[in-house]
Amino acid sequence: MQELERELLREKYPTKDAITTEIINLKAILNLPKSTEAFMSDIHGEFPAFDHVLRNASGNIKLKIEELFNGQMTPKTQQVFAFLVYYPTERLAIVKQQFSCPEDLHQWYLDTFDDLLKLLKYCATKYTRSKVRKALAPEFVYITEELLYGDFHTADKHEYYAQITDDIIQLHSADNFIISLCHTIQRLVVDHLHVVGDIYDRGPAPDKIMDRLMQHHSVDLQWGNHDILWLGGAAGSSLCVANLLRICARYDNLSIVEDSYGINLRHLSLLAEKYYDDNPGFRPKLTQPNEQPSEAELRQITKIHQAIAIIQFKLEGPVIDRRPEFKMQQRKLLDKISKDRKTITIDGKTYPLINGCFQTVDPNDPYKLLPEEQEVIDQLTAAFKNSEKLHKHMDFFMKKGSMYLTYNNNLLIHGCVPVDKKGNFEGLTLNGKLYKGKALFDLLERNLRESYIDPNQQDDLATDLLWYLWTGPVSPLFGKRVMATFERYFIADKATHVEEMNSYYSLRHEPWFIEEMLAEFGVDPKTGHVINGHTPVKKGQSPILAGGKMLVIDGGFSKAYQKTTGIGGYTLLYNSYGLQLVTHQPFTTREKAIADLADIVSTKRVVEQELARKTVAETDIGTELKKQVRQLMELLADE
Ligand SMILES: O=P(O)(O)OC[C@H]1O[C@](O)(COP(=O)(O)O)[C@@H](O)[C@@H]1O
Ligand SMILES: [Mn+2]
Repeated sequence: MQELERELLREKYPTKDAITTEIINLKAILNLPKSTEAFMSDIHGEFPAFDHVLRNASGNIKLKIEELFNGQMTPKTQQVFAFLVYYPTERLAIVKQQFSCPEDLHQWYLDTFDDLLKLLKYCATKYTRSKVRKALAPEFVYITEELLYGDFHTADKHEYYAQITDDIIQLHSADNFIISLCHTIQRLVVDHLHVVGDIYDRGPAPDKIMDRLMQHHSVDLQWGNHDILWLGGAAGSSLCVANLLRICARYDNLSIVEDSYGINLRHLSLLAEKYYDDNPGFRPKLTQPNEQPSEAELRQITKIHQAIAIIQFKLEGPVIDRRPEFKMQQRKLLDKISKDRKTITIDGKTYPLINGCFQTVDPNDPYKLLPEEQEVIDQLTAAFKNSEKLHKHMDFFMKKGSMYLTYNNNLLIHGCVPVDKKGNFEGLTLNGKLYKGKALFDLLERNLRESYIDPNQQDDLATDLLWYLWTGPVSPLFGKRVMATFERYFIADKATHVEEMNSYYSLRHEPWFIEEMLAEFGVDPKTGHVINGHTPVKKGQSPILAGGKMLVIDGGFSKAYQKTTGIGGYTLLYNSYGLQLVTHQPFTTREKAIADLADIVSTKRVVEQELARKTVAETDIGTELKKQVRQLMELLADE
């Protein structure tokens, strides 16, 4: 132990008694069961579904209620009780209407306090009292602790507790007390949340997901390719801005930009109005249950969609030219269009163009933006750099996020580790140096952080690498050779739409490959797992690969992908008993879920079961605590 560390410890634990107490305390924590981690990915703006899964703790609250109240509550009563725990405010409003007589309501309150306290006690057994205290609403800490840890068996005490509960009701605090207990239960059941990328795009409310995550007690995030567009936008990349606006238009989500982040789209809309018409290839996709834009709105979005797509394709040219090391020359397509704008010739093959909208493209200088286009994209990029709310969200993303994470012997990455057919790491050569495997991730993360700190630099390598992360052939977050956006808009021949996946996606079925990958990132190859998002697990495919070493958890929170996956999403849970995969059914709306008491959890599959229950001692935090115990022992020896 360093001298400075020793000094600090001595200050914190000045006496022998203080040291001994702390050692006992830490050792006791080491023996507690490992707390529950939950993993989700690819939420894609679907806030209500995400919020529901947080509230029901991926089905875990229901399970605890069953374990505790089977035989005492009917399944129906359990379901009603569970929904009170998930949505206390809404359910209280409904339940209270059922009582016309105040005495009946009073009795309901007493019974509900009792049930909630039993449930809370059950959920709190894994934790120290101090941790439970921190999870309680400050105004109810004292009362809750009295009721939670009190001795109800002696007659004197009985009176005392009865007085407390009566007072809560008489003083009109019953509702708030119930709400506070429910939130504490939600919070304790899942101790830590990992979001393995793609919070943004396709769905309507990524901003609400970010707000919710910012209030979460314990979370980490791995960046997904879609998140990079928004981080890139805040970091001053106009290509990222153009891409994310194109996707927002494509999914009728421009209100996120305008209403949530306060970025004005008037100039873009005027430009679109001036140059573009209706176009079937650019009509937005509608995915939400109550989404019904008017015909005029649909036309306006269709025009904006074309305007920003063309700006995007034009912006790509100069970046590809100034970064030959990205090896993306073949992605320059505007210069392959015929003079009459009717066909395009790619690799010697000529295709007719469909849904063309190249009226602002000068055949002699196809990547040149019109002055109006330049003005619009400059103004938009400035607006992204300056949006206060976007920065609040992106600051949080930077603070809690990373390209990958190793946590309790698992490796979490959104996309892939790029490899060739044989499984050798593929890399990016910059300034004569090859970066591959873990070093590629570290390089990209360093540059991302650099670019984010300095949004005024817009043409530098760090900013260009942000766009590379979105679509580059060796980007670990993208994982495909090309993004065939142009072809999918303008060429009918489906063969041109194919986006060849990196060999990683076939190799990740092989245990030897996963072991090599884990070793590269410093995780024990024999016992570790890779947790992956990004590729929706299609109907009939398994999310559990390589003999359980590789878990793919993109189950389709995104409404746009639920036809492909056939389900509404996955959550992976890792508790003291092992790993379990929870399948969620598609979520409709919050109102419907509350009214129908619809839980959306369908099945739970054990992925791996621990032989002996895992304790805190076997976790990363445990390693840290053991180090503290050793240091305190040293201090004690000095006494
Ligand atoms: O579903 P859409 O809107 O057509 O988008 C498809 C595009 O999204 C991508 O799949 C990338 O997004 P994901 O990370 O969600 O897969 C591209 O490879 C593809 O071109
Ligand atoms: Mn993705």
